[in-house]
Amino acid sequence: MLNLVCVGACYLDTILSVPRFPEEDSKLRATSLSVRRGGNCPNSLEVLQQLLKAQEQQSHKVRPYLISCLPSEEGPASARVKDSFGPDSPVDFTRCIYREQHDQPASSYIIRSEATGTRTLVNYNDLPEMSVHEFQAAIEGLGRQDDMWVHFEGRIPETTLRCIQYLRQALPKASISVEVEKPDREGLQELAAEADVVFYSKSWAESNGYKSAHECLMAQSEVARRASLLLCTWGAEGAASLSLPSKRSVSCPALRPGQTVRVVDTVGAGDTFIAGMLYGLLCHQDDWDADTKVRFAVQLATSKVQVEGFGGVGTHVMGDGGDGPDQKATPVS
Ligand SMILES: Nc1ncnc2c1ncn2[C@@H]1O[C@H](COP(=O)(O)OP(=O)(O)OP(=O)(O)O)[C@@H](O)[C@H]1O
Ligand SMILES: OC[C@H]1O[C@](O)(CO)[C@@H](O)[C@@H]1O
Repeated sequence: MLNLVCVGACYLDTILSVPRFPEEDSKLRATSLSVRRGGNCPNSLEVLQQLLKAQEQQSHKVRPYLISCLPSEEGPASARVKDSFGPDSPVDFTRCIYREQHDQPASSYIIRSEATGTRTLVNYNDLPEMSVHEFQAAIEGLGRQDDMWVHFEGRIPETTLRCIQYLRQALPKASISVEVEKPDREGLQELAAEADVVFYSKSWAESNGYKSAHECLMAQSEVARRASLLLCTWGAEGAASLSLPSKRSVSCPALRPGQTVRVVDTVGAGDTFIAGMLYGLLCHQDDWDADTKVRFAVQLATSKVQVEGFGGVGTHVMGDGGDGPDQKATPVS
């Protein structure tokens, strides 16, 4: 059994679809409004649970856990988070951290432009963040007998760094992945330096001056010195990976040549990519090479942007037997 522990925030997403992104101080009528549970790790876990269910017979069993700060345990907001995963979810929420003085979840207000497919987010989160101590208590007993993979959203870098240092010392066999996502968050590279697998976002890469996913990964390989795999998504252009120390690089387009898709909802596309990669890394460790894992994750994320929310995303991609993706990944020299 392998325990996959995902550490990150939960949000309530209020998503307004608009024909085009509004001008400042203007009025614009939205074409639709939807409210759903969000958050990077919860989104990834929602997709991952579909993949795990589709592969229930697999020999390599994965038990997924969410560690997230939530409002009061008995309140409706926390119940809504759990309910959003469905009645037979394999995700274990018993390690979540409850803030009893709070009854509201963290919130994101998102403007989704139909003209460009972009999603612009404004967040509000007044739930006190997880401390290192709380993290240590939350993972108590998890990595002793079973293998463990811990994925961090990389929220408060100082705290996350100390959590990683604790894991390295207390559970040296645990694998650690980290997301380097928010452009304005200082200290993320220090996390990358300690992780085994690093996920970079396009917005972080661009804000650091990189012009492509490949350029970002090549430069970051000098920083992420412990890592065996670096990944960077690049919106409609797909994603790239860099295996280390071999420096084998692969680029996988989101679409086949000539293929067009109707982009409906890009909120959580990156989280879906991470779900696909974690699935490949955990469940197809030996029978999929790095190229196949990246292709699968890109295919999964590209199918996600064509539907509202995450319902059926994993099942759709696994529908033909789940024996891997059909897109080509190109080695980059
Ligand atoms: N316009 C698009 N057309 C096709 N596929 C897309 C498009 N946008 C995103 N994708 C798919 O989603 C993956 C991740 O996209 P992107 O880099 O935009 O994520 P992100 O901005 O980090 O998402 P989020 O932060 O909302 O989770 C891409 O690698 C690609 O497979
Ligand atoms: O930053 C948090 C926000 O990002 C998302 O997880 C999408 O990646 C949203 O669901 C959430 O509101």
